[in-house]
Amino acid sequence: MILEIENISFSYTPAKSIFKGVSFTLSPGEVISIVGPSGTGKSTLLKCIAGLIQLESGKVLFEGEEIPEAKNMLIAGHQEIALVNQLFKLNDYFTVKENISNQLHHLTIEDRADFIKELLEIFELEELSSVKSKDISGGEQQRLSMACALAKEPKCLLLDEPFVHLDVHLNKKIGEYIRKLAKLRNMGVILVTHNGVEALSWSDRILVMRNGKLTSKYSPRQAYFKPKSLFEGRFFGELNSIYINEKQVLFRPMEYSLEFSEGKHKLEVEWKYSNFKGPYSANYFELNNGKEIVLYANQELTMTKEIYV
Ligand SMILES: Nc1ncnc2c1ncn2[C@@H]1O[C@H](COP(=O)(O)OP(=O)(O)OP(=O)(O)O)[C@@H](O)[C@H]1O
Repeated sequence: MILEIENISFSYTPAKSIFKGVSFTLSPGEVISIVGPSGTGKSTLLKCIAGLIQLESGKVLFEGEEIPEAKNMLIAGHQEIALVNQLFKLNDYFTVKENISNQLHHLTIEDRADFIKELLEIFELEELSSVKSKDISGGEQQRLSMACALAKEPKCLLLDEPFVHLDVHLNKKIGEYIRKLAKLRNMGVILVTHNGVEALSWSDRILVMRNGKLTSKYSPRQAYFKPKSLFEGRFFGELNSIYINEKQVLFRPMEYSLEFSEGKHKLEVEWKYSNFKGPYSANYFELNNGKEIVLYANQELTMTKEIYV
């Protein structure tokens, strides 16, 4: 295992616990996402795992060895664990390229040049390579921070909301690159995000955090199709909730049929409006009880009066 997180708890002040009894493991090459609402303690959890702040109780083991307590370290943190968050320290007066090359002392001169070129290309920073890092935008600094963290070739990479400033194209390119590097180098990655849809694309496993506790551990497919609750399921995309025989039934907007089929339940619906989403239309309907549901189709379902789920 790269990481074994055993029953860890943390609070900034004695009066308020931030998280309690958190346990999970991270394998070499694995990408885990931690998803949850704002303020639930995800960023704090990453800082604890990186050894930057002092745990209240529990242990974090890196390759079987306990990470030294932050309070006993002159410089807190672990050499092999890189954390990229809003506070990532770039060197303001060095250029973009120098910031990356400063992380590459473990490589030969030739390998350094190749790796710098690759990182500048992947993170689309080539044209800024000679610009001082203080003179680039917030989003560009975020990309540079990720490039610097990858340049270090850590065994464990912790990313706090890495895709916030990225457009769809960069999101895909960087997400794929990080996944590829994780598998290639056996690097473990933990990604914190409030956007569950990103987590579905890039993770091997997804952990849901709520009120300072890990409430669920899912595969991406389970998180999408078999969420334990409406609350958790909605992180991963639109989700319908209806009651059939007083039992709650959750279903995704494509899990329905327009024709009768054995064992399915008929719902009478009234079309309200449709939103064009590019590859599909999201059709919003009202049920007899006034509740709204959404159904995806490759057209507007304006004439639809009944569906089967
Ligand atoms: N340095 C600090 N001192 C005291 N409380 C803090 C400190 N940093 C964060 N908190 C509090 O700890 C709680 C968890 O914060 P944290 O940033 O870990 O949550 P989060 O799940 O990452 O939120 P978000 O998704 O909004 O970034 C919040 O209530 C926050 O206000």
